[in-house]
Amino acid sequence: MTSSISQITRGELSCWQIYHRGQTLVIAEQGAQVLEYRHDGEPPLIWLSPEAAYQRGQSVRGGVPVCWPWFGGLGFNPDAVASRYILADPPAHGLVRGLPWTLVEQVQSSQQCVLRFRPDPDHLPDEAPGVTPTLIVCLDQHLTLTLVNHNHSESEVALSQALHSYFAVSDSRRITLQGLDGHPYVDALDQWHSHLQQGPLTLQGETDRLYLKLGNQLHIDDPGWQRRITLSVSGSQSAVVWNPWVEKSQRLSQFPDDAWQQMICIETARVLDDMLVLAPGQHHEMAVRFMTTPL
Ligand SMILES: O=P(O)(O)OC[C@H]1O[C@@H](O)[C@H](O)[C@@H](O)[C@@H]1O
Repeated sequence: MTSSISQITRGELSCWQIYHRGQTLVIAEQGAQVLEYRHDGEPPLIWLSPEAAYQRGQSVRGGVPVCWPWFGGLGFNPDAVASRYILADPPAHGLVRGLPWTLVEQVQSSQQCVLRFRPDPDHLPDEAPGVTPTLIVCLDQHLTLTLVNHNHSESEVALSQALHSYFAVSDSRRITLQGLDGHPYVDALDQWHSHLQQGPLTLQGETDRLYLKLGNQLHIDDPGWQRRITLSVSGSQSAVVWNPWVEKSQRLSQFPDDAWQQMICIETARVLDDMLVLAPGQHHEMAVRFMTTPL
């Protein structure tokens, strides 16, 4: 069997399970959230919490939640993004990760399997900007995720977004992140001050940084599993690097206390000065391709 696609359920969530050329991918219709991704015979590439709760209206811990039309806490976004929303209690990471999305197109061949999802317009809150997001999930020899935005309104729209990818690693204390050297970052754990990355990043404690002015490749070098994960990116120059470490892990939902050792988030993004500003009629694509090679 080279390729198959089937509908499955996980708890309350309806999902697609795709097997294609030695790769298994599971995507929930809710949030168009990739939940699992692995190559046969390898450890998973994407981390999914062993305590994942598959509940309607709640993002699943792990996988690749889509953060849109703002990333993180609304108040930490540039005014151009935050000022359009008047919400008493704006949810972290935007409006769509717990919403139903619709599978609008499915194309399958021996070479690739492509699924396109859009948030169900009936569920989008009134506050959502006049921009339609589409997530294109393409599985060929690797997995590529593309977040497309089309501004169909008559005014300029500013937004921030992220493909909040949780990667599986053998031990987060032993990995090295390459591709950040010489790039500026804002440290959410140091009062949002700016710094410059010097050398590769190895994690020493809780990490929550927004890197800017990046090139188009980042790598996670994992000596324990003897593998390099490469993220090849287009349409984005920012990425968020996050690991909750010991104490924050104890406060997170759907997250075992020691799970910080098995994951690292590198979130392909458009954040802070790299926010997306779309003129009326404008279309934009942000894409990330995940590849593994032996280290
Ligand atoms: O618990 P949530 O809302 O999924 O967020 C998880 C983390 O997501 C990261 O992207 C943020 O940088 C962190 O600050 C945050 O804690």
